[in-house]
Amino acid sequence: MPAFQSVAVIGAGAWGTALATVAARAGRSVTLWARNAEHAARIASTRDNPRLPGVMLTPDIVVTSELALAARADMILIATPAQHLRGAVNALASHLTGPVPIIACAKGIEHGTHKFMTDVIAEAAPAAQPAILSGPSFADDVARGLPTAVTLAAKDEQLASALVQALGSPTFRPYHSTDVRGVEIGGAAKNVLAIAVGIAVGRKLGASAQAALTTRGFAELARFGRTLGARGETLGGLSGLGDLILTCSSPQSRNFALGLALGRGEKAPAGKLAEGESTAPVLIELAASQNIEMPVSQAVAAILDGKTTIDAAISGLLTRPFKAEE
Ligand SMILES: NC(=O)C1=CN([C@@H]2O[C@H](COP(=O)(O)OP(=O)(O)OC[C@H]3O[C@@H](n4cnc5c(N)ncnc54)[C@H](O)[C@@H]3O)[C@@H](O)[C@H]2O)C=CC1
Ligand SMILES: O=C(CO)COP(=O)(O)O
Repeated sequence: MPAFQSVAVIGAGAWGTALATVAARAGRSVTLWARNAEHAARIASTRDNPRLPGVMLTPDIVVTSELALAARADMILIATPAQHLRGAVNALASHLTGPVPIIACAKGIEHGTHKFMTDVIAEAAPAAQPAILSGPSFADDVARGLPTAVTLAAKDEQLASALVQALGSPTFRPYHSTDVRGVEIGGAAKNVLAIAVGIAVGRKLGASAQAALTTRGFAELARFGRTLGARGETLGGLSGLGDLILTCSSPQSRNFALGLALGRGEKAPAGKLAEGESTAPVLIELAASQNIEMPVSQAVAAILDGKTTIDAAISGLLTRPFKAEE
């Protein structure tokens, strides 16, 4: 029996629901926690979550709104939006009885504090062991059992490896890492860049521009990551380049879809979480504080904030001085 037999997933949105199916498929006892009691009761009885329609939860997955029940698990995955991660871990902390691994599955940076997800966990639950899971993985694909690979990082390599053993299956392949910062940077930054690429596609700038913007986006993601201590292989791995490629090329991505709508001059899709919208201002504040040039992310933040028009932003990027490629 692996070290982590029971798994709790906090947050019953699309990603939390998909991760619950992953853990069940890997043979774990799974509890999916929804903060809304009615929502929990409805999913528990229908086995279907409207946030991930068409995916039936197997009968062995316990769906609850009782936090104390979820807190008893051997490992806990937090799948709330990034800006709600602190609130969720704060609520959980008083129920924890030991140094349980808490794995952040959200992609973002906290507003105001500029903290990455594992730092928020370390502050909100000091006794816990923070980890991060990120990589190219649409909830729908994962829940349907389509093949997916992600990175799971914790400071302690043995812990990261044991968590991977507990969650992995033939269709969900986590790779372990100790580069926690690198993994969380990739997941947060790629959402902002996906909005940029969506805008370019929506504006019909062509496939060449899409490839160029994705690549220059990666250049600034990597510049940011290197300055903050991330390893090159992480930035070029699943949580960096891998997730960037996925989200910058598919309308299935909510961030890409947001950009696409903006580029076409349409309204943003209603009721869809696009984390890049929240991450953009924090990312550029952090970059500015470290003197890191991130022109694409800056353009996205300025467009979202109404400080510039899409056409002015595109023109601004295209008329930057020519320079060496780095
Ligand atoms: N949907 C996807 O394909 C993937 C999503 N993610 C990340 O997972 C995070 C969540 O995204 P989704 O599940 O897609 O969003 P979603 O909008 O489907 O669901 C978010 C869920 O979080 C719940 N929630 C909000 N605040 C909460 C709190 N304080 N405590 C407990 N639950 C709370 C909401 O009620 C909702 O059920 C985001 O950071 C996203 O970037 C990561 C990989 C894939
Ligand atoms: O993070 C994701 C895929 O790896 C999901 O992307 P969106 O949040 O843009 O839908």
